[in-house]
Amino acid sequence: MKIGVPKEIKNHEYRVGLVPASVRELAARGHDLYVETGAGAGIGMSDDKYEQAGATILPNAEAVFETAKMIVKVKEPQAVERAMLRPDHVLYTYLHLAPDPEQTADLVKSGATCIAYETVTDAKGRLPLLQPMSEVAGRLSIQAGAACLEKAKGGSGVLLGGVPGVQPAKVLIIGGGTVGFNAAQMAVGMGARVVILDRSAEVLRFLDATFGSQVETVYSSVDAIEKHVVNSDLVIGGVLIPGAAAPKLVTRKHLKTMRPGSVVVDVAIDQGGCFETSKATTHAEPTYVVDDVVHYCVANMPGAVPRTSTFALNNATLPYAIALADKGAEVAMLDDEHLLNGLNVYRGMVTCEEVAHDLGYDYTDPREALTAA
Ligand SMILES: NC(=O)C1=CN([C@@H]2O[C@H](COP(=O)(O)OP(=O)(O)OC[C@H]3O[C@@H](n4cnc5c(N)ncnc54)[C@H](O)[C@@H]3O)[C@@H](O)[C@H]2O)C=CC1
Ligand SMILES: CC(=O)C(=O)O
Ligand SMILES: [Mg+2]
Repeated sequence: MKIGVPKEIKNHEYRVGLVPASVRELAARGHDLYVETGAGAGIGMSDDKYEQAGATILPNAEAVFETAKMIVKVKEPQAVERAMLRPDHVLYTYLHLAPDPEQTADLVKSGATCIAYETVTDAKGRLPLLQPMSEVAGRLSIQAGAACLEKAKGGSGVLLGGVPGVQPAKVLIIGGGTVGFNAAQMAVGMGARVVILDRSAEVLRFLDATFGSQVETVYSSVDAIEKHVVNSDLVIGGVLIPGAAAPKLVTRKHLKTMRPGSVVVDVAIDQGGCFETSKATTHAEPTYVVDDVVHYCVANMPGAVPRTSTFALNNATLPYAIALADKGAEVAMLDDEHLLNGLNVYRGMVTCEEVAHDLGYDYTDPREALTAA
């Protein structure tokens, strides 16, 4: 298989689809690797390192898309990248289609096979290719939120951990999955008072057993959100309904009850966000203010720590990249229902039920789509 790795072009996105060690694994299996010059610069991996691993360096993204059949990326293809997709391309990357009608329309039009990292599943119903980036983003959310609480950044001037004799900040985490758990670890470590809301009894039980009295677990309801948002200094949004647009759990009315200078970090923004007032921001301009509340809504948070993130991402994505390359995408997916769950768009058909539902497309079962083709 000819496999291409373009340089990421989303704002301040320094991750890269494959690290040299992954290139080496794939090359050793007889695949041809094409890497855009400078693709690994953001993680300190030079073109030389990629060449030593067995890749051919190409001068630009056009050459990568032209030469390769399988494209391995990190972030959803931007408009100029989508224009280069062909029906014989296999695109393997994060897509987050439900809140993104323009991207979805372009992928449908391209005829390409589009596999989304974030909907690949595992035997326990988890999302193994989302998990490592959710770990990063969950941990970063507290760092980012703590910085936003500083006065010079528009915050209320509260230190998360407080100091002896002065109470710590209250951190409310909505969604106690991977993002929520990792945010809680950091917030507890910094000495904040932490409340976590979730709808899953199993998740609440796990958090309670893990953190004991260091966190308060609460069943998520409109009542609970209203009660806890009002006096929180920092609210983290980490809910997910896999594949679907995030539910808007915190409304503008709730927001108005918060103290001026309080902060919301909407990690779920890549699925549209769980605050009514959220809109995606970039690392270049990460925050904006609504009703005196600072909003941090960066859709590619792990891009801020690309070295950690790229290696963590490759650990999870490489086994599936190998299967796709070794067997061909169709056979690899027919052989593995969990990889098949990653198929969002195939030859113009929308094969992720939540995306089809949220954006008004006909839904085609992925197995039927593959076997009909
Ligand atoms: N902005 C960024 O850069 C990044 C964003 N993310 C996003 O963060 C979000 C969360 O991801 P994960 O933690 O991996 O998902 P997860 O599936 O591990 O956890 C989500 C949790 O939300 C809970 N939930 C669902 N509905 C709820 C409700 N109404 N109230 C309270 N809890 C509710 C679920 O029970 C689950 O425990 C996803 O949208 C993911 O794509 C992940 C990584 C980076
Ligand atoms: C999951 C995701 O959207 C990211 O890592 O950027
Ligand atoms: Mg994202």
